[in-house]
Amino acid sequence: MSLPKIDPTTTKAWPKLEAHFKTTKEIHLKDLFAEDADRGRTFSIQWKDFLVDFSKNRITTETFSLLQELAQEVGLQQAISSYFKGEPINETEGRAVLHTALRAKKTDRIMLGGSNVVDEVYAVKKDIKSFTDAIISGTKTGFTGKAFTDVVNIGIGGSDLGPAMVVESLKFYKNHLRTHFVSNVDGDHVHETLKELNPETTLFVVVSKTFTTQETLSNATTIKKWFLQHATQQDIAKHFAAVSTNTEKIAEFGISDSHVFPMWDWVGGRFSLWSAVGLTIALAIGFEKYDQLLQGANEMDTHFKETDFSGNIPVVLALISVWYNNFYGAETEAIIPYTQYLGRFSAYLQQGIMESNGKSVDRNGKITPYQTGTIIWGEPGTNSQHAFFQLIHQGTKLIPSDFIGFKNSLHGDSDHHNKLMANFFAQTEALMNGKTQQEVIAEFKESGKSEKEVNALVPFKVFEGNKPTNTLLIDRLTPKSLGSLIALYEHKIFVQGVLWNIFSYDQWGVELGKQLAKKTLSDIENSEISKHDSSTMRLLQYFKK
Ligand SMILES: O=P(O)(O)OC[C@H]1O[C@](O)(CO)[C@@H](O)[C@@H]1O
Repeated sequence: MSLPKIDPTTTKAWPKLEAHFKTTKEIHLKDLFAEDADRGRTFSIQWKDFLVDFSKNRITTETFSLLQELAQEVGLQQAISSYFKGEPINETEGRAVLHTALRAKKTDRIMLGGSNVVDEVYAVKKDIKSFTDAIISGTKTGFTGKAFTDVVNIGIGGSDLGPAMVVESLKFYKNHLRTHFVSNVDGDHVHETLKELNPETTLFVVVSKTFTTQETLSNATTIKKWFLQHATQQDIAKHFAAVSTNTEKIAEFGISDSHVFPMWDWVGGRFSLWSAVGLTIALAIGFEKYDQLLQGANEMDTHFKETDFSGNIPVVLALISVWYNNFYGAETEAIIPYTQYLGRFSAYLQQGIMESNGKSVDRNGKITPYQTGTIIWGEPGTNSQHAFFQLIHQGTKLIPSDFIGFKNSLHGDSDHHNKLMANFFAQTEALMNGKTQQEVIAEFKESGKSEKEVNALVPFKVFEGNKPTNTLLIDRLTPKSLGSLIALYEHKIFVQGVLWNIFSYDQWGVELGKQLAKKTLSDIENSEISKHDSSTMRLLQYFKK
């Protein structure tokens, strides 16, 4: 069965939401809190070591129930079941979307084409374990018999962002292996990285689902050439590993069979860190902790699959996001983690969210008459407070934001952690409450300013407030809680795709640029330049001169 194909604007809930929006759009969050003394509890979900508070949103109980009605009407329940069963919901590519199978329990059965994919997943996991154990312990060595000290992940997009984000996020749990990520086709990236490496003790992991991606193959080839300046062709077998669905191309590159880790076409690139694409993660933190990451994701999968919409974290966050995107006209969402470890989290989510839901054609092949994918951005707090928060507080744009914080730090320095978390709580409160004219005047009067001075400054010091936020307060940053957090956003992406009636698992938009780059490369490398518009032509001629 495929996904339902229901235009959300044709549901009964949609016009009700539109009417409801007209009557409630001026409501201030402060008033909503004044009306319900227990609002913080009413609109929050406690699940395992997560407390998700969504009370600081411009929603009433009626908004919340209408949004859930919308989810029912577009067939979300059926869609969730199709997703987990491995039905070919990636219709434009004729594939299942089964990253959830990668973190399934060993005893689970998920049948695809007559075989249980969980068995295949566990067979590869076994290979990942023995390979990573041998590299970490030093039993597997480089061509001069020395233990490995460095690992370089060569990949781009989903073959880079997921592993890079997780390795950075779990830096606290890292072992002695130094990890590097080479992704950009810009030679600066690979050549700068090579400067730091010793060929005798470096392992290269080439990650590419298709094994045809220009960036990855160029970087892998440059690295191979560099390696061969120090070693022989035979030594490649010891120093290179590959992760791909394209075993033929891997063989052409010269990587030994015992260092090849397969993945499957039912795993999308941006959802692939749970597969062998996460090899560098397993190398960096060890297989056991890598497996805990998968367990955390599996727990979130169960929560998502089995919980009613009203208490279902990914569903609730997706519905709230649709409320702002489609009714308030908010275009962007900020993700603000209050830990430096999650410094790459929003960059990772940019691919997950924007490559998945950046679509303007619905599942019936028609242009969507409504907005879809949100623009995602963000940086860790408190740095972001001193960078772009001004615009969130007092700018003209509505920017719903997710604040992600941890009850316990990993460093144990309570002075730092208390200060950090004080900012974390204070910001969402300030964004919600703002500061009224009366409050500003009272403050000025207390500081002894003259009436003239006060009148001149008051407008600039007033904060409207009413800025929506979600707060995700998690016990501690561990491999497991990170796994749950990532899976939460993966499912939010899925729910939004269902609500918007779009296909979230293809990425045709990226292909055009890739094709044109090939043609343009031949224009650069050959004497003749093919046909272009006058701007591109002039730029190419100028570049070649
Ligand atoms: O793993 P591959 O096949 O090299 O692809 C890399 C990335 O390129 C894309 O196809 C497009 O950016 C992503 O979806 C994917 O993660």
